[in-house]
Amino acid sequence: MKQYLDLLKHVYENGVDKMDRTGTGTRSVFGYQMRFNLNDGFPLVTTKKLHLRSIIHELIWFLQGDTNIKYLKENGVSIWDEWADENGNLGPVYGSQWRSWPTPDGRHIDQITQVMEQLKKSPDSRRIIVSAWNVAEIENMALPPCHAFFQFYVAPAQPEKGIMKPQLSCQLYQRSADIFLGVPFNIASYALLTMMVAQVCDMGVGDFVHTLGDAHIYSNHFEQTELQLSREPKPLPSIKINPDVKNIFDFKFEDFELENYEFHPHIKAPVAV
Ligand SMILES: Nc1nc(=O)c2c([nH]1)NC[C@@H]1CN(c3ccc(C(=O)N[C@@H](CCC(=O)O)C(=O)O)cc3)CN21
Ligand SMILES: O=c1ccn([C@H]2C[C@H](O)[C@@H](COP(=O)(O)O)O2)c(=O)[nH]1
Repeated sequence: MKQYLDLLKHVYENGVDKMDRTGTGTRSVFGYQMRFNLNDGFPLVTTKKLHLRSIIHELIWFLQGDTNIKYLKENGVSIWDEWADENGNLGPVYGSQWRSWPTPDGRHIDQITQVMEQLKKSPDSRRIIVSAWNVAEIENMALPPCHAFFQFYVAPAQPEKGIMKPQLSCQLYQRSADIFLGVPFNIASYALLTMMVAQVCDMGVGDFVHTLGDAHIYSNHFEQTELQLSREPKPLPSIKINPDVKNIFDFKFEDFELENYEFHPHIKAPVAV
């Protein structure tokens, strides 16, 4: 995960110190891009142990259109606890916008279903997009979306080069990026989503391109950052996905198996609320 360590080092060494909404203080840069070829292995940070469990459950939860933390709690995932109300609700966050974006005339648009249809019927389209940034509903969300907008791209098969299937790439625009805690989750989550969509569309995978707006390290993550930068990255793991799943909404936790994950010990860090 050289790309991630380069980002961490770049912001730590060149970022500007700035106050933020949570009152913690950050060091940040504006505008940064990483690229992960998903054929090189699964981009899971190795310089600290990451809980892929939480990441998989969160992604399944988004895809079900769920915005209440009950499912996450039942599966031992606590990453959204701080933002939920007394009933576990987060307002119309990711799941709601992905699966049921409300239109002015009272309908609801399932952006994920539309994207799956576009990929099958018009893979050359330049409009294969999901947006969570619903301006009219932001005030009702517990937190405005950070991973706000993503687009898919299909490169045709190139049999002469031994590439027998079209290759699916995905680019995400993330407006605000907590580099130490959130970004390793976001990379793994979108890499996995790209692999799942590719499987269902009978495609191979290309790149996950991760574009960041305000890319910051919280000031109470500086010590953890130094520790992480002192560690040597290990080879990337891989993920086996149950090949029988042919519908993007049918994936279950048990359909994923992480293989050959070598990692350094976990590094604890407080989350800024
Ligand atoms: N400040 C901040 N950073 C974030 O990354 C973030 C938010 N807020 N708010 C909404 C979601 C929640 N996310 C989170 C929240 C907590 C962890 C976290 O504490 N991670 C720990 C352990 C996670 C676990 O239990 O699996 C870690 O070491 O990665 C990660 C992502 C990502 N988002
Ligand atoms: O998936 C996520 C969700 C959230 N974050 C981080 C980025 C910021 O540190 C906070 C959100 O605060 P804002 O003031 O709304 O920007 O959460 C993330 O990195 N990844």
